[in-house]
Amino acid sequence: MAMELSVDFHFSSAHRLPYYNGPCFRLHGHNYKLQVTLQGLPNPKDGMIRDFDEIRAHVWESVLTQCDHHNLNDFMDNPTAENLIVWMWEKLKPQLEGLKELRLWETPEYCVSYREA
Ligand SMILES: Nc1nc2c(c(=O)[nH]1)N=C([C@H](O)[C@H](O)COP(=O)(O)OP(=O)(O)OP(=O)(O)O)CN2
Ligand SMILES: [Zn+2]
Repeated sequence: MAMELSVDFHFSSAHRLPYYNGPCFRLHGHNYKLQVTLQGLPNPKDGMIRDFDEIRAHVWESVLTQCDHHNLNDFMDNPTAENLIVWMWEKLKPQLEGLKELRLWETPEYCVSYREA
């Protein structure tokens, strides 16, 4: 049996894309959505893969506090959705057992995914 669990997050950040030929070259902002998916089996004792609240607290502390209501260019040269999701994966993967996939929406229409190869 395989099971997956997902938690969704919302955060707001400013950024500019310094190598982009268009309006995104200028400072602007997005209301991002992040979806974190873990794979595992429910623990027979408590019936959970992992406590949703525990995951929420961990993701906020590890990555989102640094992003939310901040300028992403303060800690990343070129904060495209692709670069941001890799940065998040590298921070979360060593600590979040069972991490299977991240999905990041920059706008409701534009999404990138990153998962275990
Ligand atoms: N592959 C990628 N393409 C683009 C990225 C990216 O990260 N990866 N990023 C951008 C810009 O950040 C841009 O701001 C994206 O939003 P935009 O096209 O401006 O759409 P909005 O909804 O924010 O604005 P509208 O007013 O609706 O146009 C571009 N491409
Ligand atoms: Zn943008």
